[in-house]
Amino acid sequence: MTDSTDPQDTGNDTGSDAGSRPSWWRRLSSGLKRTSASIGGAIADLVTKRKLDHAVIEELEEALIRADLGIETAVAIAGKVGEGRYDKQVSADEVKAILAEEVEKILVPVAKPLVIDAARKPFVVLVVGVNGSGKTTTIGKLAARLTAEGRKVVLAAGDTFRAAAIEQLKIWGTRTGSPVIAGAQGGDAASLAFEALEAARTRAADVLIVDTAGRLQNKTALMGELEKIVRVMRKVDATAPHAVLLVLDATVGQNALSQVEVFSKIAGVTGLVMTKLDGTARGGILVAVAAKFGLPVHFIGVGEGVDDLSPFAAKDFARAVAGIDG
Ligand SMILES: Nc1nc2c(ncn2[C@@H]2O[C@H](COP(=O)(O)OP(=O)(O)OP(=O)(O)O)[C@@H](O)[C@H]2O)c(=O)[nH]1
Repeated sequence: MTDSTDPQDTGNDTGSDAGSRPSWWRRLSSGLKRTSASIGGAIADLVTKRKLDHAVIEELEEALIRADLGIETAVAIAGKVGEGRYDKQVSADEVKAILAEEVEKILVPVAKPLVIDAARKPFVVLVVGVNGSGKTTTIGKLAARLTAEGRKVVLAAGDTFRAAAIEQLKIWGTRTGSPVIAGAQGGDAASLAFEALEAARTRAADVLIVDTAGRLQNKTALMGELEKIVRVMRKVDATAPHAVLLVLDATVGQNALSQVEVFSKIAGVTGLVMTKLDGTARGGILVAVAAKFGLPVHFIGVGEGVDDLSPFAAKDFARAVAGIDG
């Protein structure tokens, strides 16, 4: 775990296209190594041995589907590779370049920074997602980034269901110098959120980040809890929350699609963060999510360290997925 944010990486560009910086690129490409190795390996195997034919295109499709890019996207990209190249020998680099280009086209419209509106004080960010998706860690990393940008951040331990979640948030609070408003385990998350918003106002905080529980097993209860949190916060600020971030764990693959569907319905998600892209060969799921929902992707998590929350940059991500260097 690193204790300081990379100065290279913490300008006033929260979520902006900050991708060309070398340190950022290194973290991204090494984080996505498992995904790119799986896709790149398949591409090399396919095209170095034979000329392009139907069978090669089909196998390429399968490799892309295995990396969770989604069937439609996989078929479209493999089709693009085939265009005008049948019966020709193509290089792995050529295929990777086409892959990167096509993936970038899908990602460009969703690569949007998280804009903190300074007119909202505090700007309230509600963070939702299933347990274990990386919510608390993401909140910590985000607090570090915002604090490094000179913003005053307050954290609310709204996941009152698990004592460990409250403790974990407190640790991030200490690490980032952000006050944490927390209650007892099992307490009412909505009243905690209310208190936190009042406290954040009193402290003249710029941003309040609210953690929530994510027990999808009981959708009705979860919906009730999230709705109550929003209703109660609106008593303090009728415009809150100003952003609702859904944290998705890339390692769950296709399951991420149903999580986006459910949370969009119950929580009015305004943007996504995809975590654990470093721990999976299925990083293509981000492309499938982008193609299906078109929701803004603000950040990606490529490790557990404080620096491992990267603003989402379409071109860099596409090149990293395709395994293109630099
Ligand atoms: N490798 C890797 N691990 C991550 C990333 N983000 C979070 N994690 C790890 O994933 C685990 C779960 O993260 P949490 O932040 O506790 O997830 P949560 O959604 O808050 O889970 P609950 O506290 O159970 O609600 C932790 O061990 C984190 O360190 C990431 O981008 N990469």
